[in-house]
Amino acid sequence: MSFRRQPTPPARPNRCQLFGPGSRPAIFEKMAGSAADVINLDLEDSVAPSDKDSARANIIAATRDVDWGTKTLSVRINGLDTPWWYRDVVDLLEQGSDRLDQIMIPKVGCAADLYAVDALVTAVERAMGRDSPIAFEVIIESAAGIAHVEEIAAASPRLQAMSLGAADFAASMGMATTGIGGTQEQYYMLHDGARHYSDPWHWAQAAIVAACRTHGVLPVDGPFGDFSDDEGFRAQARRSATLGMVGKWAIHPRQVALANEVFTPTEAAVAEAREILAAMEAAKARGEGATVYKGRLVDIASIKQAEVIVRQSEMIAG
Ligand SMILES: CC(C)(COP(=O)(O)OP(=O)(O)OC[C@H]1O[C@@H](n2cnc3c(N)ncnc32)[C@H](O)[C@@H]1OP(=O)(O)O)[C@@H](O)C(=O)NCCC(=O)NCCSC(=O)C[C@H](O)C(=O)O
Ligand SMILES: [Mg+2]
Repeated sequence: MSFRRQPTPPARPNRCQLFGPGSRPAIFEKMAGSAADVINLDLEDSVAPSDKDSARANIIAATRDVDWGTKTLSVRINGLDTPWWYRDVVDLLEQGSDRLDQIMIPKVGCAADLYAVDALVTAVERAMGRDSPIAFEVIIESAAGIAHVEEIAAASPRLQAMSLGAADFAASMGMATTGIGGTQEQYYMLHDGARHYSDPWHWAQAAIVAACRTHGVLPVDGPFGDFSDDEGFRAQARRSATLGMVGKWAIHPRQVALANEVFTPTEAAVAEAREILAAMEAAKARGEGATVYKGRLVDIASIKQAEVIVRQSEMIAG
């Protein structure tokens, strides 16, 4: 085991990130009134090129005029391969209010992408005398992004969260699908004539979780495109939560409650975790490092597992 302790990620609720296009200011108040922990106002792919300037102006005004409560307020800027991203950063930081918490950088491909944005953000923050540093979140949504995921997770002290962007990821990888997350009809094993569906997103999610956990970053699952399919969303979110992700995007308001439901530990799970902690306290008092709880082994590693659930529940409760 490394002598280095695993860093703790930022202690903020991140069960649901609700997206909305910056070109649709009529929904900003509805987003602010939602139960999402994080708001992502978008300047990137949900905004047409002809609307980029007006969307930026809408978002700048909304950082001042909308009451975002205690939510994390994040803006997705345009990709570094576009002519818009530097103006997004400069205008947001020069003209927006200090209520802006975070910038989301899409399609990152290497650590130097974060270095470039960090340099620009740092210069504008210094020029403006901004007190609280802007945080970053990134989207892994390309072959290069997943190939360099670990160096990206380590790239900037500003980095707080990392998401998988299933749509662009699938396109970049040349995957034969137009689905955004969820079960893919053609991805199955055949056994005795029966189809057993597998999860094509699993390996990328696991790589993201490992990189994030190594560097103290929150791993987040991205969009689930079919917003009429609640059970499909739940199934995808449950797999992500089981793998270690802390939350999921909502691309429609009906997905917010679903994400909050899955990523909030249930009362039963918290009660069981507390019972395991109590069982291990009693074992320790007897000088034992392992004991039996409900017919199964629990040991010192079980304490850490139980603490994940209890900490998550306490953090959400505030
Ligand atoms: C998907 C939508 C375009 C649907 O909008 P709409 O047709 O208005 O939906 P409804 O009529 O069902 O709306 C019902 C009510 O909810 C309000 N509404 C709609 N959207 C939002 C929202 N995002 N936040 C809050 N409220 C919202 C409507 O105004 C209706 O209200 P009322 O009339 O009072 O009942 C739309 O939801 C939308 O634009 N979603 C976000 C799209 C987006 O941001 N996409 C970018 C993220 S996904 C991505 O980029 C892919 C990723 O990068 C990858 O590569 O994987
Ligand atoms: Mg994308």
